[in-house]
Amino acid sequence: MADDRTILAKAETLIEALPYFQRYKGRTFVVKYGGHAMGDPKAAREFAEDVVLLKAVGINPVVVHGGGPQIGAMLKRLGVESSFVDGLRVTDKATADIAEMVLSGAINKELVGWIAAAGGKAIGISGKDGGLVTATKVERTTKDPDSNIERVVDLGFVGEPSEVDTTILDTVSAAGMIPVVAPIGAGADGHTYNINADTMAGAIAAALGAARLFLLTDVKGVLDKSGALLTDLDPAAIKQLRDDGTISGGMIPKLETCIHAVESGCDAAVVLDGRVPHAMLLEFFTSRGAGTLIRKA
Ligand SMILES: Nc1ncnc2c1ncn2[C@@H]1O[C@H](COP(=O)(O)OP(=O)(O)O)[C@@H](O)[C@H]1O
Ligand SMILES: CC(=O)N[C@@H](CCC(=O)OP(=O)(O)O)C(=O)O
Repeated sequence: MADDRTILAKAETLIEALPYFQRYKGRTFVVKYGGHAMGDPKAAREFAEDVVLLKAVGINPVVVHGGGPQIGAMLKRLGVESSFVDGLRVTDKATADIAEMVLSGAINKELVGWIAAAGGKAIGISGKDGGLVTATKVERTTKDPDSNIERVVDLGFVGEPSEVDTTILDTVSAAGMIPVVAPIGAGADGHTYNINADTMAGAIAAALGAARLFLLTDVKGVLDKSGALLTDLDPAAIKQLRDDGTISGGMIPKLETCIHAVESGCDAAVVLDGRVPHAMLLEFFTSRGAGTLIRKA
């Protein structure tokens, strides 16, 4: 009986979703799967099923993954200290090597495996492959809280995408496969750069003119100071949240990414809880929206 109800619920969801499938056929969804959201194997399986379902109905999913907590755990095991500035990991050469190993090696291939287990075909790459992303060193300044003086902070090999060549993504998608991208890029200077996964996903979503950028994380969405979900935001509202300290840590690059994406060619971005079963499908294909939707004003 419980099974019958589950099947019925799934059928009802699919019927509700049909017009959306038709409207977005042939469009691209960029899905960023965060390291925090990856913790639960059941949610990971369901995430892979959702990605395969999108592909099956004619939408082109492009997965960009994170792995911050997993890099942190490996650095700890190897006795390498790590620190963050505005949600970005300060990355010396040893840290860049370890980040590449964890992201392009372990996590990327694990995701490819989940998608295969869900019946899809995925190709795991990083920003280095096919010249997908050329990275430029990130420049950051911080204000000393006592003196109010701005000073430059050297984040080492932290990069941001300065050029995105989507040829490899178009080729993989056209061949019926799902690209899975690790947030590592090569600089024109020949160095390997560690790129925040949200930033990477946003740059790719903008370059592809994606219909949606989904950022799957471990919170319901963007929360206000009382912990309530903010369902709709635009760039001006986000600036206000940053200025008044409502958002901090990893949420800062996440929302900077959303602003960049929606101002540079992506229709809309959504921050949502990747631990909720089938969060992405529920958000997009049913009237029961979840998470925070970010659009251009
Ligand atoms: N206003 C806010 N609303 C929701 N989360 C916030 C907010 N400000 C800071 N955060 C933090 O941002 C985190 C999500 O960013 P991050 O840790 O980088 O996730 P991920 O690894 O999924 O990219 C949340 O777990 C939360 O601790
Ligand atoms: C420069 C920088 O901070 N890079 C990130 C890359 C991984 C990432 O962004 O993972 P999540 O999405 O899981 O946080 C890092 O080293 O943690």
